[in-house]
Amino acid sequence: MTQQTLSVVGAVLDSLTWTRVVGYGFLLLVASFIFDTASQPRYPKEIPWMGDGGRGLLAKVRNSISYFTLHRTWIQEGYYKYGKQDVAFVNPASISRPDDVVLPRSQIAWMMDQPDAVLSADHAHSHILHSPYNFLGHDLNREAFASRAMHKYLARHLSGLIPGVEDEVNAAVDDVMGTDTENWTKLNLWEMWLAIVPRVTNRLLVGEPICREELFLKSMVKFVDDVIRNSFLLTMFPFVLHPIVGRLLAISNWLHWRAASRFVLPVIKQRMHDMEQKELGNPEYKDWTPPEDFITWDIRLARLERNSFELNPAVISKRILPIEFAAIHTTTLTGQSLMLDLLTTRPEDGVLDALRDEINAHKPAAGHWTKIGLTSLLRVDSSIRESQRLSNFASTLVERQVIAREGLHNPTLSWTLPYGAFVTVNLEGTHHDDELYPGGQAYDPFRYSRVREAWELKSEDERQKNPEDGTKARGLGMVTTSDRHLAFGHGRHACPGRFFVAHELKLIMAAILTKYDIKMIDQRPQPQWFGATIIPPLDACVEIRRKPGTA
Ligand code: HEM
Repeated sequence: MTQQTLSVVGAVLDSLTWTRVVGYGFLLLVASFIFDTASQPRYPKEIPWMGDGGRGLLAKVRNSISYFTLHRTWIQEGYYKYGKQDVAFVNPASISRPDDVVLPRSQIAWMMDQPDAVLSADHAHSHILHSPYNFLGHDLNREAFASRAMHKYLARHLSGLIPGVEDEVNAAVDDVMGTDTENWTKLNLWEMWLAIVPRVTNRLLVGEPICREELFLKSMVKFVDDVIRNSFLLTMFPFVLHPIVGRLLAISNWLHWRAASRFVLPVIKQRMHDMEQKELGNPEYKDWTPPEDFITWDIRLARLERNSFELNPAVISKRILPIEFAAIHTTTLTGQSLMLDLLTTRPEDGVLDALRDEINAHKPAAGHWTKIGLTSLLRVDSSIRESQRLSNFASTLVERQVIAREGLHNPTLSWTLPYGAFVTVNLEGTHHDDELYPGGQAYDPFRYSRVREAWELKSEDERQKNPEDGTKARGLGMVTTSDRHLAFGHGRHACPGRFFVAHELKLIMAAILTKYDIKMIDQRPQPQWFGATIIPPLDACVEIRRKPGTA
C-alpha cells in the first residue's frame, strides 16, 4: 500500500464514529429495501389489492408491517369481496418477498394445469424457505430431488411399512404417555405430539434403530425449528443482504446436520455398498433386500438416473433434511389440533366412544393393522380431515412462482402475471365457506363419514341408480385433495407424505383412544395468527390415565 492510500484509509477511519457507523448501516438497509421493492414483479393494475391499497414504496412498507397481524383478515375479506365473485386479488406479503396473487377457486384447476417450467412449486418453496441457506447449499437447490424420490416410491411401498410403523407408534405412545393405570397424569399436548411424531416419521425415513436415537431426533427437531426461525428472520432483511445474513443464520443448521449425520452417514454408506453388491449379483446378497425407507429410495432414484452428484453420501444425508422439515411440524400441528377439536366436542355426543367403537370393530384380532383395516376407519379418517379443514395452520399454504420469462397469461381473467410473481389459493376462505361446508365454523367430526357410511350401506341396485353419490363419497377420504380441500395442497405437487400421514395418525389415535381415558376440555385453546401461519397453543394440556389391562 502506498503512503497516500494509507493516509486516505487513516483519515476515513479517524472520521468514523459509532453514530456514523449506525447511520451508514441504516442508509444501506433503506437503500437495500428500496432496491428490493423496485426489483419485485409489478402486477397488472386490474387485479385489486388488499391491505393499504397503494402500490408505492410507502404502501409496501406499511403493508409489510401490517402483514404480521392482518394477513389472515385480508385473506378472509378478500375471499368474500373478490374470490366469491371469481376475481383474483393481491394479498401483501412480508417485506422482502413478492406479494401473493390469490386466485378464486374457479381458477385452481387452471393453476394446477400449468407446467412446472411456467409456474413452479420448487421455486416458490425455495424462495419462501430460503433453501440454499437453510438446506445447506446452492448446489442442492438445483432440484427438489428428495421430493421426487418421495413422489416416486412412498405410496407404492406403504402397505409393507405398516407393521414397523405400528410397532414404533405403540412403543412411542407407551414411552411418552406412560403406563400408570392408577393416577391421572397431566400432559402437554404439543410436547406429547412432538415426542411421538419425529420418532415415527423417522422410522419411515431412516429406519431403526436411528429413529429412536435421542440425539438424532433432537438434532432434526432443532434443525426444523431453525428453518422456521431463519425463514421468518430472512423475510425481514432485504434480499441483497441474504447471502451474508442467510449464511450466518444457517450456521446452527449445519451444526444440527453434523450431529445427525454421525448417525445416518454410516448407514447410508453401508446401504450404498449393499445395493451395489446386490446389483452386481454377489451371491452373498441373494436373499438380501434393502429396507424400504427414504435412504433406499433416494439411492435407488440416483442410481436409476446415474446421477453421480446425488450418489454422494453427504448429499444423501442432506436430502433427508427437507423431508424432515415437510413432515415433523406439519404432522405435530395436525395431531395437536385434532386432539383439541375432539376433546372439546360435547361429551353427550359421545364422539370419543364412537371412534373407539369403530377402532375396536376393525382392529385385527391378532397381528398388525393392515392397509385395508386402516382404510376402513371412516370415522377416524373423517375426524382428521374435518380438523384439517376447520383448524388450518396456514391461510394459503399452496404457493407457486411464475418462472416463464414471458410471464403467465390467464385467458379467463384476462391478465398476464410477470416473471417472479407469486400465485396462491385461498385455503382459509374456502375451508370456512358455509356454502361449501354447511355449519362450516364448527367442528363436525363425522361430516364426511356420514356420506361415506351411507354409500357403503346402499344396495347394489341403489348404487347403480346413483353412481354420482359413489364418486362424491370416494372424494371425501382424508388423502383426497380438491379445490375445496387444500390441507395437503392440490395437483401434482400435492403432499406425497399424506398417504403415510393418514396411516400414521390413525395408528396413533387408535393407540391413544384404546389405551387411555382422556378428560374432555371445556374450551378449545385458540392459536395465535402470525402472518400466514399460526403459533399453536403451546401450553395446552390434557389429563390422561391408562386403561387397566392395556399396559
Ligand atoms: C399432516 C401433515 C402434513 C401436511 C398438512 C402436509 C402438507 C403439505 C402441503 C400443503 C404441501 C404443499 C403442496 C402443494 O404445494 O400443492 C406439502 C408438500 C410436501 N410434503 Fe407434506 N404435509 C404433511 C406431512 C408430510 C410428511 C409426513 C411428508 C414426508 C414423509 C411430507 C412430504 C412432503 C413433500 C416432499 C412435499 C413437497 C412436494 C412437492 O413439492 O412436489 N409431508 N405438504
